[in-house]
Amino acid sequence: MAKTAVLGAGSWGTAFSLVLADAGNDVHLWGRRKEVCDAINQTRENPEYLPGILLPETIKASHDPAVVLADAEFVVLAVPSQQLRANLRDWARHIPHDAVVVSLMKGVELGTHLRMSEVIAELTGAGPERVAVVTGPNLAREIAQREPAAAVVACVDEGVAQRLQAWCHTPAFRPYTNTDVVGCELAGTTKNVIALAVGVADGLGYGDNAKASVITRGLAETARLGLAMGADPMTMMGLAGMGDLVATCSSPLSRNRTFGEKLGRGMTVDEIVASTRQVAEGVKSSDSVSELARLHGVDMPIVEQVAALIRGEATPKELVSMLVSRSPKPEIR
Ligand SMILES: NC(=O)c1ccc[n+]([C@@H]2O[C@H](COP(=O)([O-])OP(=O)(O)OC[C@H]3O[C@@H](n4cnc5c(N)ncnc54)[C@H](O)[C@@H]3O)[C@@H](O)[C@H]2O)c1
Ligand SMILES: O=P(O)(O)OC[C@H](O)CO
Repeated sequence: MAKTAVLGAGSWGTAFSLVLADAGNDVHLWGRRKEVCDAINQTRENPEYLPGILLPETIKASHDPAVVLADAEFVVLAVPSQQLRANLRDWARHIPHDAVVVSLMKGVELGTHLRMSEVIAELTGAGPERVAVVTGPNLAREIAQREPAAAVVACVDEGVAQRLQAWCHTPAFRPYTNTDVVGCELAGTTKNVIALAVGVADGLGYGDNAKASVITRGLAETARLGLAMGADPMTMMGLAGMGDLVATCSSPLSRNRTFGEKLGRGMTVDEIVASTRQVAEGVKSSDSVSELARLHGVDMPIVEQVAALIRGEATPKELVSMLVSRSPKPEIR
């Protein structure tokens, strides 16, 4: 049984802990709030983030990062992307020097434009062979209900990716390996922004043609950014790209799609943020990804328009008309 530390007891940290427990790991889950940890240990349930899901006995929760991280072979990070740096400043000294650090997060840091694996490398000093990413079409509640799903475990070192594949493979959760960490992270981050746009279309009452058009052109934007940053275009066609984009943009469970739908119905960003405790990463990533695109000279009109909407510089209807009335272009370029 490999000791695995999971830091972040929100929806995905908790659901992925269940996957890891099912795969035979000894899981130590860090939660920010003691009461959430106590509830998990005493009732086997995370009532706030995954109510109604019975968690295996092999998951032990604690709000002490030193206890959770001691002797961990694998360290999994699952906090909101913009909070990673501040937390890692505290956690890094407790991470064992040979542990593989796995990011579950889908975001690009505001200000630095760093991907989560880059933030991890900077703050822990871990080389690329010790930093990995798990991503794909993995809505937490479905995974926690042990519904079948596939995912990608990405590490530049194929051998490490294979170790991780065995570490999280269960009868319901099928991980594939990939060495394209850049592509996997960019795809996972950008799909949240595209899901906001699809949600806006939903909220405005548009039908499936509009949504399919945003999803497809969103994938084209993601692929252009990926290519400019050295990603493998095939990653965009796989689980981390198309797979996650389709799941997120079509699911009522997606926080990002739902956030966009509320915007489309006329709620403000502040009202929506105040209505939930859960993170919709695309809200902040719309800015960091559009800045990243500008730095790399890549045209990402959907991402830019979503960023303008979030900043309050456009209305949902203006977002749609700005996109449709752009100058005509060839589809492939
Ligand atoms: N939920 C999903 O279905 C899912 C699936 C795949 C990837 N992800 C990604 O996983 C990451 C975590 O998402 P989630 O769904 O678990 O989010 P969540 O909102 O459900 O939970 C976030 C967790 O982080 C904690 N947190 C909030 N602010 C914090 C801070 N300042 N310091 C430390 N902890 C803090 C919260 O208490 C909570 O435990 C995100 O990047 C998300 O995109 C989520
Ligand atoms: O609920 P969302 O929108 O954060 O999406 C969750 C996952 O990233 C889907 O794979």
